[in-house]
Amino acid sequence: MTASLDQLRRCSVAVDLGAARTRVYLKGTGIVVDEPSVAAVDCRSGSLVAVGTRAERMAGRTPEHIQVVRPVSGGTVVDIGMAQRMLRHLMGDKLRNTWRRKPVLRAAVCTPHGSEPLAHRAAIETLTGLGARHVELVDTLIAAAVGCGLPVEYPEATMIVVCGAATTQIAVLSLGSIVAAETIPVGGEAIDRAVVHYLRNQHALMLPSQSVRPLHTMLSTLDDESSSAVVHGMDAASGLARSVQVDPEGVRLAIRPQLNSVLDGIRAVLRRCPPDLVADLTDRGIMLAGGSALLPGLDTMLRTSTGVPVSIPERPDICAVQGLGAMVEGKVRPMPLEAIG
Ligand SMILES: Nc1ncnc2c1ncn2[C@@H]1O[C@H](COP(=O)(O)OP(=O)(O)OP(=O)(O)O)[C@@H](O)[C@H]1O
Repeated sequence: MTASLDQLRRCSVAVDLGAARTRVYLKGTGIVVDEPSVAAVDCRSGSLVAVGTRAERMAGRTPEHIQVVRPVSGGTVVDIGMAQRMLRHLMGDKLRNTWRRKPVLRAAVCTPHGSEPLAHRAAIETLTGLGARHVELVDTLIAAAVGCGLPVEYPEATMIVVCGAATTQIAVLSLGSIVAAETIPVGGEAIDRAVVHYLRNQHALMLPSQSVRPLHTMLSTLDDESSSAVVHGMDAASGLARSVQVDPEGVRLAIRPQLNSVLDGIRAVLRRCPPDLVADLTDRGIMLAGGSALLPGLDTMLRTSTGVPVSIPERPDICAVQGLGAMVEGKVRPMPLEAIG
């Protein structure tokens, strides 16, 4: 499914439409959009009220006639019209200027590994609706591996785990191709939901969704296992504001099933690889990409459970669009596999 490097070099825009965030790379400029994949719509008139960060801040705080929607779900565009309107607003003048300079606009788009042809069609239609004449699809796993600086074109194994919002995609690559891969329907959203459920069940506390990430960060700074953190939320019964002492170990146990699913996915991919490639990974280890790679403790847990080194790049969240950007800029050299006989 991944387009050739020649086709990608002719693209001037690279887009990663994620379940949580939308990122756009313009050739010769760099990343010009990195915003939540969210739009707020006035249901009475059908007009857009806000997109990106502004729309995300409105979630859970809108009057009845304003609806906050997510046109991308699990890395797949589920509402093409809304995705086009959101992208048009997020890109603003940058889209108009690119289109003016390039009458035959070519775009490259990341698609989740193993996604259905219908999902590919939706990504292509979203971009063609914005004026792209050609749309090239690139497997997210390959884009992210390139964006992390992994030497994917060499005849040795590299393992990439892209921990997104809706899914975690895992692959072993060698010679520029995917040798074995797995996509599991567990990402940052499922981990956040597990924390919200834990607080509701254990403490009868309703936690605003935006408070989950600060909670992870706060709990990760507690070095003493017996210490606890104060969390503010709404009492599930009375509806009044309330604060509770949360045991970090309880939260860690609550998200353990989700982290174990990621671990099972890694083991399943390794089982499908030839022994030579698995041996390569003993030194090279696993590269974690995607926003959820920043979840405190995930790298340590994977290192301990697999026994191989685990690395996280400086900006794991933007690896896929950076990799796609490197491809459209022509910075990725193919390994020449020429016939010698
Ligand atoms: N510092 C952090 N700590 C923990 N989780 C984080 C952090 N930063 C981002 N995340 C999580 O990362 C997820 C978003 O990651 P990313 O931007 O890679 O998603 P996406 O590409 O939109 O998703 P998908 O690949 O599933 O379509 C969210 O669930 C968010 O909660």
